Amino acid sequence: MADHADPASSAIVVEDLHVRRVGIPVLHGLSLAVPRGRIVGLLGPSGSGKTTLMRSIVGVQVVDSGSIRVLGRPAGSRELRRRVAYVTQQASVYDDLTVRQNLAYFARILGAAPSDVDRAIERTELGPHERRLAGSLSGGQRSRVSLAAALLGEPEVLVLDEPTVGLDPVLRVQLWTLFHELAAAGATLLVSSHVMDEARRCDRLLLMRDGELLADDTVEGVLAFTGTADVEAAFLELIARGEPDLQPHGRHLRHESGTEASG
Ligand SMILES: Nc1ncnc2c1ncn2[C@@H]1O[C@H](COP(=O)(O)OP(=O)(O)OP(=O)(O)O)[C@@H](O)[C@H]1O
Repeated sequence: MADHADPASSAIVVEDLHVRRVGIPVLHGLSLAVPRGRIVGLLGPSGSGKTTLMRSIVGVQVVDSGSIRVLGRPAGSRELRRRVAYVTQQASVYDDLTVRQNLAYFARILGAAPSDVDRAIERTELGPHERRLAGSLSGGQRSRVSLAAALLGEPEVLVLDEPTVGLDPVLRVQLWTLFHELAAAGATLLVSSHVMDEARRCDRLLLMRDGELLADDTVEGVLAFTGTADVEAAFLELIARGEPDLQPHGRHLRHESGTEASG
């Protein structure tokens, strides 16, 4: 196993994960590691299994077999509840409460300091909207409220499912800046996207297709391995090479190089 799969340096370690949904295999023996204090992009087309993997990591998905450890504990463990935050694609907010009331409510449940609410509003640029009912917000604004709620209590691991969908380019850049600030402060972020050009903003990439990993590497490593200039081309090249689909009965071929993200 690669060095970065060492639990001491990895926030998330997944080994040979198999998951079925309504009886149909969705994840086929995934193994990967997410280094601590880094931003790892989980990229792949719609239906490739990104959400299923994230659900497994936060412990809300029934899995068939395999092991998932988060911060050294089995995924879904009680003691991880406050240390791991998950933001789903559907914003989880109360429409009949204002932005601030939503956050104050979640802060109380979490036992987070009231000052966390102010900081979360500031970090997600929700100040101008804090007195509006969540039900009156746009989709992008609502998902930022969900993200703000996830920041309460300063979780060590953030699992974010397509957090930039529906955001204008300015807000998108601001969010990525925030993600980098969080990582610089020691948080680990697993961020899914089906927009390949967001890959450049990540420290490492997990490229997924049809429930398999095509690559687990740095952006530079993926481009060097495939001899391509951008991640979309790299993705197509990996598919054209037939990895990992041409490995009969074997585990997937993960391409790994570069150790700078080993933590
Ligand atoms: N609630 C569900 N019940 C049954 N099958 C599901 C369910 N949710 C997802 N699936 C199936 O599991 C597979 C993986 O879906 P998943 O949502 O994990 O992919 P994804 O990469 O996150 O896609 P997207 O980018 O569209 O969110 C798909 O074939 C999908 O049809």
